[in-house]
Amino acid sequence: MSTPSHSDLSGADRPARSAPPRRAADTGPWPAPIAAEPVHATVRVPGSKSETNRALVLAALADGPSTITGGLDARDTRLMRDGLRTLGVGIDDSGPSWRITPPADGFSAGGDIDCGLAGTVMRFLPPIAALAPGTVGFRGDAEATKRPMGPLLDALSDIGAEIDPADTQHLPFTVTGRPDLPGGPVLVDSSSSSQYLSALLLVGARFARGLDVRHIGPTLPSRPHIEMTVQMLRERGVRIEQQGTDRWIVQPGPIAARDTTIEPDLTNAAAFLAAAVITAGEVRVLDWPERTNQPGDLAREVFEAFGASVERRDGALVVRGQDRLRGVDLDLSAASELTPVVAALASVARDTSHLRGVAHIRGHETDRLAALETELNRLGSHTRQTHDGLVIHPRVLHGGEWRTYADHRMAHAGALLGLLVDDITLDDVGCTAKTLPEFPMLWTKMLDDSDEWSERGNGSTGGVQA
Ligand SMILES: O=C(O)C1=C[C@@H](OP(=O)(O)O)[C@@H](O)[C@H](O)C1
Ligand SMILES: C=C(OP(=O)(O)O)C(=O)O
Repeated sequence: MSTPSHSDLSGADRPARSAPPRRAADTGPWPAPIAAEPVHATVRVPGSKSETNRALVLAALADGPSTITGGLDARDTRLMRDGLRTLGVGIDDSGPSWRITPPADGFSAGGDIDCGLAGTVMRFLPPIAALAPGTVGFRGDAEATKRPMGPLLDALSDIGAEIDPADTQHLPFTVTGRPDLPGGPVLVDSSSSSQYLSALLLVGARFARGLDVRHIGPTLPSRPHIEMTVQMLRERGVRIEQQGTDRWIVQPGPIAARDTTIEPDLTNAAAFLAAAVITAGEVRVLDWPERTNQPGDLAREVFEAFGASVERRDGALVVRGQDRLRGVDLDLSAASELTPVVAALASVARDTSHLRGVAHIRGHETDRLAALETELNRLGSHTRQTHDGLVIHPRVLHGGEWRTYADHRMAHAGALLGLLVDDITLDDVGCTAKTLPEFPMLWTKMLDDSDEWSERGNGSTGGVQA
């Protein structure tokens, strides 16, 4: 079998390079701009979704008001702010820093919370609703009603909250709670999402007996996100002990109010860095943290596996792509958010890639394994799902429609392929508003900056070279 390489896609086998479209529409069909040259740009991305939503929840549960600076303003974090307001939390987000005031007399019942398609909202807010004196409704987008909720709802019901319908596995549902729930020992199978564990740990200190949570499933994805939860709790004075790999004991007590600044979102940043990997260019993302629990930081190792070079320079992360991408064999369980972007890179590598450890992403914004298999194959790839990942045999890709399935990271993957393959159109770029409403603008600006860099005489003249 002959395996096409990066050069096959960017050189002789490719159709003539067309002028890059520069439409910055932020909703509806979006012709992905092609990269006429290797991409050279500097990018700054907004705050982390995962940190912003944890910071909001912890501020709402805290013993006094606090401020969040650099919080992400996107659909997922707006839904979180609105959901917390429904529960009685005061949030002033009119300025660049947000002021969060926990309710003086406990959380309010009686409201209805729209979770959109946000995993963090649909998982982190029900345990808070369990502390409200009455019933709170939860609903979401059509796609959200397929995302798994059962293990978290079972755990809440085991500690005394009432869930209706009682045996539901999905949105919509109601939670009927009471402010004096005792908490105590609880088992949860978090193999379909680490967010159930994070959700319980975030609120655990507010139960009369705290919470002793044991994960009982066969696998546990996204461990860096659990570490992020634990670290943010400790920074607020919560005593939390991890025993072995799968048990966390949260002591009851106050959660201290703490002003906090949010790191840039490294998973969103990875899509821009991948533009350097796929075009053999150089992209720098500013303000890359020295130490972080964001799994997006693992993109550094992922890009090196493809053959790119990665270095820190003056507080930025700089990724320089090489001419021919190597195929990779990667367990992405810790950083499964990266899978769509990694799959896009793998589909233009010089040999076969195996992505493993991500069975649970069938329950993300869409079934990401099915969506990637379908959309890559529609462009001519030979990709197949396995029980927990993808096997991607590179082929010469052709243009066509790239369906996003309301999934922001599918949009990032399609945009990335569009840098190399003529005439890829995303069916709806609006889904990027979930965590990065500026995505079309930032992507276009990255290419405009890159063009300027070339015009200043820095670039090669031969297009994206392999
Ligand atoms: O806790 C969080 O902030 C997240 C945990 C992960 O969820 P899963 O464990 O369901 O993958 C991740 O994929 C998601 O984007 C954000
Ligand atoms: C899985 C993701 O999101 P959510 O927080 O909705 O689970 C994601 O952003 O890749």
